[in-house]
Amino acid sequence: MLRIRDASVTFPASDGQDVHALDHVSLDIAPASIVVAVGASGCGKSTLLNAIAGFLPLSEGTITLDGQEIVAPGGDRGVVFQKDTLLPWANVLDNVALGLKYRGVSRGERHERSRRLLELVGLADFAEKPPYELSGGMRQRVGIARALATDPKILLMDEPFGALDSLTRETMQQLLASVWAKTGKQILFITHSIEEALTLGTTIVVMSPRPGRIVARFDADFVRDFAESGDIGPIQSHPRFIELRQEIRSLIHQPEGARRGTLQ
Ligand SMILES: Nc1ncnc2c1ncn2[C@@H]1O[C@H](COP(=O)(O)OP(=O)(O)OP(=O)(O)O)[C@@H](O)[C@H]1O
Repeated sequence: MLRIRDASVTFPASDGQDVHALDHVSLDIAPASIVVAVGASGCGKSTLLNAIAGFLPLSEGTITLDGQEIVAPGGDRGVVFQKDTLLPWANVLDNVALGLKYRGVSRGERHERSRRLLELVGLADFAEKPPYELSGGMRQRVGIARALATDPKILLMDEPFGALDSLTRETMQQLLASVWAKTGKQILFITHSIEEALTLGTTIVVMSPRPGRIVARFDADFVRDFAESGDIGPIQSHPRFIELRQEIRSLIHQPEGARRGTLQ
């Protein structure tokens, strides 16, 4: 279980007006859940993810993973960013195996594990290819396999499909739903897209900026059907999906004053 308690992050600004990127955020991410944070630009989504990853210290509050306080990056958290961070000179297999190499896992074992993960993300035939021969969607698949290689407790995904065209994005959403169903990983997923949030989240948290806060939470279950059927059409036309989409949209577009006190 990942527990975030009263987490605040303040960045000092050159004009003396500190930026409250996160303001007393509390959130639990339970095993096998997908928590999706959605909100307008600047509401602190990446700050939250970076703090969980251990890239950024909190100004106040705590984050613990299975009782251990997070103070630095670690192999118990796998991270995927919008822009892939693959090494151009290493082939796909070695890119996936990178984290295992740093942890001293033998060559034979890291290659075996990495091949299994490439199979999971549908890239078994591309193990020996250099990254520049892959499409954007394929590169993100490699990124997901790499993030899973150390068998992390939680996967942290910062707009991983944000730069992909809409068809590839849908395929990647399908892939993630099926990886989640097969591995049962807990996932924190960040997006600007309300549709993506509802399609993938078991919990959706809506964030607002200045200061960065969670203003509403919703439980959803569409991802289970999606993982099973792979068909996004019936899910996105479900009356409950449409209703929640409208509710979240109006929360995100509400003026700041009117938003106060909407937490559910
Ligand atoms: N290193 C930093 N120094 C100063 N201010 C920062 C820093 N990082 C983020 N901020 C500010 O903190 C606020 C939250 O930023 P953050 O990147 O977490 O938002 P976000 O919701 O992820 O935005 P986006 O959706 O555009 O990626 C913004 O006002 C941003 O300008």
